[in-house]
This record gives sequence, C-alpha cells and structure tokens, in this order.
Amino acid sequence: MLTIKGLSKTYRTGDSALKNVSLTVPGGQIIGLIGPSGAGKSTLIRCINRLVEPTSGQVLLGDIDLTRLGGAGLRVQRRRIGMIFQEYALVERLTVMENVLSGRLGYVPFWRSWTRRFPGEDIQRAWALLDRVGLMDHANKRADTLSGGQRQRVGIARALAQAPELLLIDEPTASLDPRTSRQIMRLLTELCAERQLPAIVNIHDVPLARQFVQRLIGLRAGEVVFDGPPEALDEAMLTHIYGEEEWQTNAPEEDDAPPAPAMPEARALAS
Ligand SMILES: Nc1ncnc2c1ncn2[C@@H]1O[C@H](COP(=O)(O)OP(=O)(O)OP(=O)(O)O)[C@@H](O)[C@H]1O
Repeated sequence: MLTIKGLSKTYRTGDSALKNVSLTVPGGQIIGLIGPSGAGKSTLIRCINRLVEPTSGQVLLGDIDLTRLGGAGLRVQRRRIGMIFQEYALVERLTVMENVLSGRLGYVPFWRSWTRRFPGEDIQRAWALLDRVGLMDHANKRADTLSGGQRQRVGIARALAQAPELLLIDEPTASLDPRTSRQIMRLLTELCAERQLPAIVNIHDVPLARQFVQRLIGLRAGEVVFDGPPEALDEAMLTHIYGEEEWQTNAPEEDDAPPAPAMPEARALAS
C-alpha cells in the first residue's frame, strides 16, 4: 500500500508544482494520473521515489516514510519501487536477458554486478518473467533489435525482476501505436492484479486510461481535482481538469489481439 499525505513541492524557481496532495493506493490497484501539461504529474511520481525532494508531506510505502530517509536507507527502500519509462531506458547493446537481470543489480554484491554473475534464482526469475511478458524466444537478442512494444515488455520484466512493492509508470505507451498501447496497458493491469502491486501510471491518453484503469486521479495546477472511476469522469470534469488542452489522443477501439498469456509458473513465482 502506498500512502501520500499532504505532499507539496515548490521548486526553487517558485513554481508550486504540487499542493497538499493526499491519496492511498492499495495493493493490486493501478491509478491513472491524468492532467494537462504542467499539472504536476511527473513531479508527483518523482517525489514518491525522491528523485525530486518534496517540500513537505509524507510518502509511506507500507509503514516506512520515504521522505525521512537519506543515503543508504533511501537506496535500500528504492529497491522496493519499480520504474517503467516511456523510452524504456534499456541498455541497447545488452541482451534482453541481461536487461531483465539488471533489475536485480540493487540486490547483488558489487563484484557480482561487475562480472554480471547473477545467482541462479535471479536467472530463474528472469526466465519466468520473460515467459510471462511473452519474450521467451527473444532472451538472447540485443535490446536494440526489438520493436517498441517488445522493448516496453523488457522494461516491464526488468521492473518486476526487482520484486517491487510499488510500480511507478511514466507514459508507458507514449512511443507506441494504439494497438500495442492497449496490449501494454492490458499486460500492466494484469500483472498488478496478479501480484497485488499498487501502481501509478502517468498517462496522457485519457481514452486509453479509461479503458484499462479503474481509478483515475485528475491533477490540475498541482491539486487533485478528481479521484474516481472512469464512469464518473464526464465531459464537464474533463474540461475542468484540462481547460482548453486536448485530452483525446487515441480513439478507443476494440482490440482483437489475445491477452498476454498468463503462465502458471510466473504466478507461482509472484506469490
Ligand atoms: N526542475 C524544475 N524546476 C522548476 N520548475 C519545474 C521543474 N520541473 C517542473 N517544474 C514546474 O512544475 C510544474 C509541474 O511540472 P511537471 O513536469 O510535474 O508537470 P506534468 O504534469 O508532468 O507535465 P507534462 O505532462 O508536460 O510532463 C510546471 O509548472 C513546471 O514548469
């Protein structure tokens, strides 16, 4: 469970990017974070993992307040947070398997990470994850030979290899075509449900968010102005959140692609 209490951020420039944001994300729930450019979505995500220092407030992962930690304590707690990025952030010249294993780097001793000798159980976990995200047959390919959707699947497997207790997902589909975007969103929602992971996904595409996410948070000028299910997000509320900015990027369509396979052994690993 993630609990955010009274979180505020004012940058040195005087920009008040977050104003007293409070919310709770229980395990298994994905929150879709929506709002116009400059609303504070990235700032919120970055304050949670302390890439940006909050000005005030608390961020509790379980019962540990991340805002009170520094140095080694923060490094240890950051292992509990998996990140998934718009541009995947893969190491291009490494294989798919090596990229997934890099999710374990925070756990292995320095000499092992230097020589890339990972424990057997890490390798087994990586295989199970590759199976779950549908990339078993691509394990030995270089990351730079993959399609965008495949790369994002590697990014997802790498984040899960970390055995995170929270996922922070920044614009996961912004570089993908509509159909691949739906496949990735479906995979993310399934994985969070299977592993009972709380997650926050920063997403520009409101129709896509509505299709896959059960709870949306609307940020406007650093404040939460909507917190509810997609059905409650009507045209008037969208106009309130976005003002004049366009929110519709991809029209929702039925997807004929089958859902990603749910491998029983990957489920067992997660439990
Ligand atoms: N490093 C920074 N220094 C000063 N001000 C910043 C910094 N980063 C963001 N801001 C300001 O904080 C506010 C929120 O920005 P943020 O990037 O969090 O919004 P966003 O909702 O993620 O926008 P976008 O959708 O365009 O990425 C904006 O007014 C922005 O100009």
